[in-house]
Amino acid sequence: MPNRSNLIQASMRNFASLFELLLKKWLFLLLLPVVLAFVFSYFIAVYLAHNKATEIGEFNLERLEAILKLSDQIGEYAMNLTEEDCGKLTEYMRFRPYFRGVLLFNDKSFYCSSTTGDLNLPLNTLLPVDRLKDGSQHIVPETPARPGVPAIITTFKNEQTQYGAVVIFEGQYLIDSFIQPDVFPRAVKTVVLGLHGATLPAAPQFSGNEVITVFAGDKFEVHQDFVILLEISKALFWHFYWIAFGLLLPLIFTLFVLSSLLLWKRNGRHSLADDIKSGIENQEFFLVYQPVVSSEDGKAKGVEALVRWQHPQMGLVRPDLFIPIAEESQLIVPLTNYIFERALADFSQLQLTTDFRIGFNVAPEHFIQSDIEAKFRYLRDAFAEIGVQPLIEITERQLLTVDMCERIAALRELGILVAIDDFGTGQTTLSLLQTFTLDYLKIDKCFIDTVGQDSVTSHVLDTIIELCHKMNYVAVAEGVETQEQADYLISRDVHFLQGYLYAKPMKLNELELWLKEHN
Ligand SMILES: Nc1nc2c(ncn2[C@@H]2O[C@@H]3COP(=O)(O)O[C@H]4[C@@H](O)[C@H](n5cnc6c(=O)[nH]c(N)nc65)O[C@@H]4COP(=O)(O)O[C@H]3[C@H]2O)c(=O)[nH]1
Repeated sequence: MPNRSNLIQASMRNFASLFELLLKKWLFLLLLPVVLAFVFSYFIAVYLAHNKATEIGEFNLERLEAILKLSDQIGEYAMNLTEEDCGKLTEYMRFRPYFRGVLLFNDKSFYCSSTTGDLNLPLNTLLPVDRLKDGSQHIVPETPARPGVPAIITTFKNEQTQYGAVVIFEGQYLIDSFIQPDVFPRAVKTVVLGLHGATLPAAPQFSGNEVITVFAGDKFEVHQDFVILLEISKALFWHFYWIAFGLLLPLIFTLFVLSSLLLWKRNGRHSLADDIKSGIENQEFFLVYQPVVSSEDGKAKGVEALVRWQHPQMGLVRPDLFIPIAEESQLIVPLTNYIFERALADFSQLQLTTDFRIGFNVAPEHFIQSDIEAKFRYLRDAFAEIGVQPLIEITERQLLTVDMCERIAALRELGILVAIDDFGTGQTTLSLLQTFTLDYLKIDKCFIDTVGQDSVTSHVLDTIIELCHKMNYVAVAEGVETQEQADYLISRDVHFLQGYLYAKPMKLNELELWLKEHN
């Protein structure tokens, strides 16, 4: 009969099941904002890093344009000098910081340098002669003043007299000023300036990060052919990534919670009980069957039907999680009725040996239904037609009232077999056995586990088996996992054995194969 400790245990079990199920149900809702924040942050960080690098590229192209415009003034001055004015050029170039110097040339050679004075260098020293055109700009790998150091040169030339000047701009200065080593996070790892296929530095070295290209194009008046390649630093990407993530996660999370609350409000409280109800309607529940073998010949004489729930969002849900909720929300009766029909449909497809038994776990609520006898009469006959005898398993932990015990006794009169499940784990055992007679006694796995152990509880198993024999119950051992357990139970005349040693619960098609192989 019910007592306080039973009630406390039952409610704790129900609470644990509800908590685990709710966690499973809402976990994906909690995970989704995190996943979305990760994905969106990536795209935002890529966009911002590109933008920042483009901004830097354009800024430096503008600077380049501004500096190169100065070379126009220098060229103009140099074009007005005669061959005798070389000394004046040196003086003029003394305070031009970005410029390496100016070379003057005639139709034969370079004859004057602003850094070294008079000289005589062949005209193709910097470039092939035909590229020394008025207004042309080039990147050259080195100049006579600084061998091995690249520069940008602008040519001024009078095409009639063939006199001209080459203004040399210090290219390395520009590249060094691009990188901004003191700025954190360093936005750009490598910068390369390109013009007509030549680059500065001459052999650029990238470290495998993303490289973007910024063209001077139409944005610049004069120097439209310049292009800048910028290798975006990883630090910049991650800088933007974590900022975006930090802002997005709470935002998406809040939106999720708000929209979930709105939906919840609009659709009414969609509880797990509603899920079970719609699960029955949508046939999301199915059965697996675990063989129960005879200790005499090792053949399966029946199966236990165990329900499974393929939930559309939560996936496969264990029965010990949803059965307590179904019991609490008055859904266990429709669920069990569905299980009976499902088993009937399943087994009508099989060819079985006579007297095959199917055990169903039946909750006490079933036994207060007014039409219970009619229902079981129908089940008895329907199963008899396919050569199966139904057996109801009532767990000893559940609380049975006197009324229920009377109903169960009436069912036995109809020929329905009755088993006490998980025997030994509840506290009503002996009084229950006195109250009504039954057919089977299923010894709980926790006692089977004591076989081979020298513990106090190992003697309890022997006592339960003895009790079965004395009261003429058929004894069934649950959860047999080892041969040692099986040998022990067989030696003590336990009639039936069930457990992973023989077979795990399986779907109908697997059971059919198993039976063909083992029976
Ligand atoms: N570790 C181990 N476990 C073994 C072994 N052999 C069998 N089992 C498991 O032990 C449980 C036996 O069922 P139960 O005692 O009726 O205990 C059942 C029963 O109380 C309830 N349940 C399952 N199906 C139904 C159903 O259709 N209706 C109702 N009312 N309850 C059900 O859920 C409980 C758990 O069911 P399952 O998860 O299917 O777990 C099953 C089965 O898979 C073994 O050798 N080792």
